[in-house]
Amino acid sequence: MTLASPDGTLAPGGPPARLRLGTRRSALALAQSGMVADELRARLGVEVELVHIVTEGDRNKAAINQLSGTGVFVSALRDALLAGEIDLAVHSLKDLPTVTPAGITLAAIPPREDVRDVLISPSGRRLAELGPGARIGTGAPRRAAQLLALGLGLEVVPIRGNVDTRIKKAIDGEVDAVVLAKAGLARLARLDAVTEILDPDVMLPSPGQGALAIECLTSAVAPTGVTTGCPVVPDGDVTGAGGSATPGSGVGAPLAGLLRFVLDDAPSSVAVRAERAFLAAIEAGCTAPVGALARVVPAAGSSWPAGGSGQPLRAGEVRLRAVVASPDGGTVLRRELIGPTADPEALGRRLADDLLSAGAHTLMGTR
Ligand SMILES: NCc1[nH]cc(CCC(=O)O)c1CC(=O)O
Repeated sequence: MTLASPDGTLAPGGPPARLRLGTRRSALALAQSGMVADELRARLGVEVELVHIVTEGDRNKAAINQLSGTGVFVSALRDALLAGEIDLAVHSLKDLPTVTPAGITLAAIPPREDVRDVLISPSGRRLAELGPGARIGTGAPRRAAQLLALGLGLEVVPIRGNVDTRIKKAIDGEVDAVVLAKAGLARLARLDAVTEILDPDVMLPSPGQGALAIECLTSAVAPTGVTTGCPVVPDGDVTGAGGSATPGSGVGAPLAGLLRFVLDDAPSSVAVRAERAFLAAIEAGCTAPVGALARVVPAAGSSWPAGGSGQPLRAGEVRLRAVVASPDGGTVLRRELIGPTADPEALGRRLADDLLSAGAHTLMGTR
């Protein structure tokens, strides 16, 4: 591998610094990966090659819920990382299991998209206007339970498929409306289809919704030349990669630290860490549908660093809301907590404990 010169151009004669980015090949995955690839090219002056990986979730459209639980969209990408076929993987964070396999690290969480769910109803009727017996398409137990809990007499119809397929089922009249994540529609430039944005007090999103996850091998080293022009990567980072890179030293920097430096957004990362810690702890105690949403509120007088600055957060607070429901929506438990940004995981675990003692442990689901 050859060195890039400080202006980002490549030294003559050698192969260009190159990163292989693994992605699912759905329209949404390609849109997301394309954004990450563009950012890496712009910030690091490297070539980024998109490697399409077919996951079990893509192969087996039937009954995603019945497949081995979470992770059906994720395992093949992780396998490709462990096999050395790709250097980094881009996932929708909400599809990522809470346990990261040995050898892989969650290197970065880029600036998050809108976290909310939306309703798409071709008749133009909002949720409250749809009326008893209206058929709402969703395959997510979390969405089903919260829809049923509204007491509007809505009927939930399990549907599957990618974003376009699900919109088409509403347009074709197979269902009256569908509920989807606004983030996916934004990334696919399909916001025109949205009828109503659902308030998180009505429809709490999935933990990690709207966020991307960038994974790489814990031990991976960036191709020589990739760090050129970048300031020192901070030590003791959340990636566990540790180490630091000296600008232009020619010594390979830990790839995880580098990805975090250029892609990670501190407020998004803190919020998602609270939600994922909540999810991990609640999953240990019950199998009912859950939603969780954290927001970071800066302390007065402090400002958040821009996305990708790699800086730790200054003083501020995290507000974490969560819902656990019975699958039929008959029982809905909602709680929230506020805590320091310094330890979002502790906040997530505390909220899970609160909900489990409030009765979540007695709720059973199919998730
Ligand atoms: N499970 C599928 C999935 N994974 C990520 C998104 C949307 C983008 C996001 O939430 O980040 C979707 C589709 C949806 O729920 O509407």
